[in-house]
Amino acid sequence: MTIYNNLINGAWTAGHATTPNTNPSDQADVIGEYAQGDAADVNAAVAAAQAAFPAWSTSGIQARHDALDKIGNEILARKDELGDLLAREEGKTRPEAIGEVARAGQIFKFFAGECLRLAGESIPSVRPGIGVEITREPIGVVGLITPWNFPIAIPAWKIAPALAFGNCVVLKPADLVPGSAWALADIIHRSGIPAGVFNLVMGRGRVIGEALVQHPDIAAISFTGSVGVGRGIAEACVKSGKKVQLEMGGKNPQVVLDDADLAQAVELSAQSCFYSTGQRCTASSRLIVTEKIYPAFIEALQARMAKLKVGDARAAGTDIGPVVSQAQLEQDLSYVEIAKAEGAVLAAGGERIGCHTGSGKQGFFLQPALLVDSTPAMRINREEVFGPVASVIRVRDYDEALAVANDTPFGLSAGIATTSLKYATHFKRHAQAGMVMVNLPTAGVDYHVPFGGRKGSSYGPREQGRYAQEFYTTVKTAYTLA
Ligand SMILES: NC(=O)c1ccc[n+]([C@@H]2O[C@H](COP(=O)([O-])OP(=O)(O)OC[C@H]3O[C@@H](n4cnc5c(N)ncnc54)[C@H](O)[C@@H]3O)[C@@H](O)[C@H]2O)c1
Ligand SMILES: O=S(=O)(O)c1ccc(CO)cc1
Repeated sequence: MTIYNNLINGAWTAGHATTPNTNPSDQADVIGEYAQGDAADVNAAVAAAQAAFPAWSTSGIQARHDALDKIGNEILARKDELGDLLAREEGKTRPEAIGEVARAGQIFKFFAGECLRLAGESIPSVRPGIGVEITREPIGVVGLITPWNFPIAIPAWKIAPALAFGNCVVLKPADLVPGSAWALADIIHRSGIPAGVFNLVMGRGRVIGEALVQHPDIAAISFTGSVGVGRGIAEACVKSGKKVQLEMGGKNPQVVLDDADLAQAVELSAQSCFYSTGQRCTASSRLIVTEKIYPAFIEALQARMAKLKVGDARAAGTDIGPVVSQAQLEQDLSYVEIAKAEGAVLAAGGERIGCHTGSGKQGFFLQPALLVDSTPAMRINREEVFGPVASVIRVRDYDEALAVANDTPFGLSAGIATTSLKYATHFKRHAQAGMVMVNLPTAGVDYHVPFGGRKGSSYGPREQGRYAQEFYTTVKTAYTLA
């Protein structure tokens, strides 16, 4: 079995132990053994990054552009192979996984361009004879902590802006899916960037993540993951004066109005609730449907769900791959039971199914679940499940739909299906979410525009697009006597 080590100061370095990376479509399939680091590895990685920072932060923008562009090109050239690895370790279908890898490549190429576009301002002083310049500088060594559901895109969209703007990086990927992050680290390592500028330390969140968050030489933490872990990280960062950025959970509403195009509303709901096995922070999990279209919508959605093919993530024709792990499968199943106990009615799916794979071992397959006649106060409508489980709430009209959509502690993404310009325009302005979709699934975002939410979903500056510079740079104001 191949052992994949950590990357510290430009050298592949063994951890104190290794963990098998297994395939959720087939638990007998072990992809490799991945290093488990410890606090000493974090210390070594941060020291290497700290030592590399003076040269990297003042290196020419052409050199940084060329390195990021080269990384992007290799990712894109290898998207099929890397997509297959991603589907194998995380369980997205192969086309979805290839799409995610392509996104990662495009992100590196976008931020290669951003190296050249970072600009300052020159402003006259209120005092005659003095010039004022406002520039952006790198912040130092950044710790990046990423979740399992986008094993290459989320690392990419934190690493690329961090490096573009002259910072050094220690990446801690999710314990469940180290393979794609390791492959990305290998590409970055071979791109020619100096030793120590980028470091990878794999291992447990409570060990590696906490050591990064507590480290005095880390200037900033960018985290994507669960609300519970994110809040703890924010508290620790505020205490120690670190800059912090959090992207966390969602309970994204999809409103369907009486005047919606029924076929379009059904398709976008099926896509955003169930594709990628519902394991997207932008997935919709609450379908809020006005009363006249409700019966036809439920019937058509059940018919659409009956056509979804659940199976091995890498098999041709699979629409919905496995749930990522046994623990996540248990969580999904338990929420179906909680919803039923609170009075919702299971109208489709919701049971574990056996899709035998090559070895005869079972993966973690769940038939996508639809719960109807649910109410806003039920736990299924308030807590993030993070699986292919959607609940439907019947409402009278647009006003009630908007109120229910906003009645959540989260605010990442919100969608509306309507043919009314009036309601679409009102929803765009009044939905309490960072991202709003009109006649589109709540999931499915571009890589060159800001990404993030409100309320309990996000904290700190936006990720992505040119807005990423807000987090990865610090502003300097310089006064010069002419
Ligand atoms: N808003 C977004 O952009 C977005 C995107 C993807 C996923 N998510 C969220 O991520 C969650 C699923 O991902 P997950 O299960 O990997 O989340 P998680 O919070 O369990 O883990 C995220 C990362 O934090 C690390 N970690 C765990 N405990 C830690 C600690 N005490 N200190 C520091 N780091 C620690 C983990 O090892 C992992 O690398 C869902 O809630 C989902 O909504 C949000
Ligand atoms: O909404 S999606 O386009 O599926 C999407 C892609 C990547 C990420 C990374 O956080 C989130 C959502």
